[in-house]
Amino acid sequence: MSPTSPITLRAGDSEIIACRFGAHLLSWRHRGQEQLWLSSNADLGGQHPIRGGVPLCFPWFGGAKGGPSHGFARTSLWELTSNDASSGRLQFELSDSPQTRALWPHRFHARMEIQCDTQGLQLELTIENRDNRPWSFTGALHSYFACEDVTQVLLPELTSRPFHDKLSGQEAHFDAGALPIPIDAVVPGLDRVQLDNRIIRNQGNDATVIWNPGQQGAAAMPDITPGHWRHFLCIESAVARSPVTLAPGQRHRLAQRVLPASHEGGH
Ligand SMILES: O=P(O)(O)OC[C@H]1O[C@@H](O)[C@H](O)[C@@H](O)[C@@H]1O
Repeated sequence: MSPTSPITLRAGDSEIIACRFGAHLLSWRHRGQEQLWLSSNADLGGQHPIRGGVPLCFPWFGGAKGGPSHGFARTSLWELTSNDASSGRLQFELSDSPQTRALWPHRFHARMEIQCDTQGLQLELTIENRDNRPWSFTGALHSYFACEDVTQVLLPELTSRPFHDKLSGQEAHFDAGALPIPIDAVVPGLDRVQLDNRIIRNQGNDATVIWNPGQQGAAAMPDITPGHWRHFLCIESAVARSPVTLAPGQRHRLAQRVLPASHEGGH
């Protein structure tokens, strides 16, 4: 079995496909319709990050001097510890190893739970400090959501909201109307966003990161097929503003729930 061999689970009207490399969710079909975007040019060789689906960023979000972008969780081989069709749940676990300690000198345990049911999708990344002194981390559930044309996407919750614009390095505010593309926005808080007919709820995050590289940015990324940048928007449940510090034995849970709008019940 290769690190990226697909693990498929069906529950109710959902189907998920994941792999042990990165505990990466590659596909989520709800009522027959794909909800995530996976690049047709994604590198599935089990060595490099996979473009699309839901990469996990840990123990840091973004770049780090001398370390891989977005940490090592997305390029580590996780253990599959539960695959339960009756509950629609996959669980993967990862602990520190000589390789991880060479990049980040701390003992940890991470558990990724991916659950689909008739209502939608639940993603939960639980990080535990297994060291004898405190340490800090940042991270994200870096979900790539499929959309028809990102230049036409409207996210009403963003109107007038402040954000940190990573592209300009400035603080800014969103206008009403279509998103500015390219976009690399760290939006404080924001625990609910509606994208088309999906409600995305984030928990345990200090920001929601919204990212699409646009035409020029995507042209520099060999794992994005020309023109395909239009078909996704990353909406990430992230610890991206201030690190979370965990005392020995302490845990933090970073989550994202995605529900078709009809399931949310009145919101
Ligand atoms: O190409 P990567 O390492 O997967 O990162 C993609 C993007 O991920 C986003 O979360 C970051 O905010 C961007 O700055 C980054 O470019």
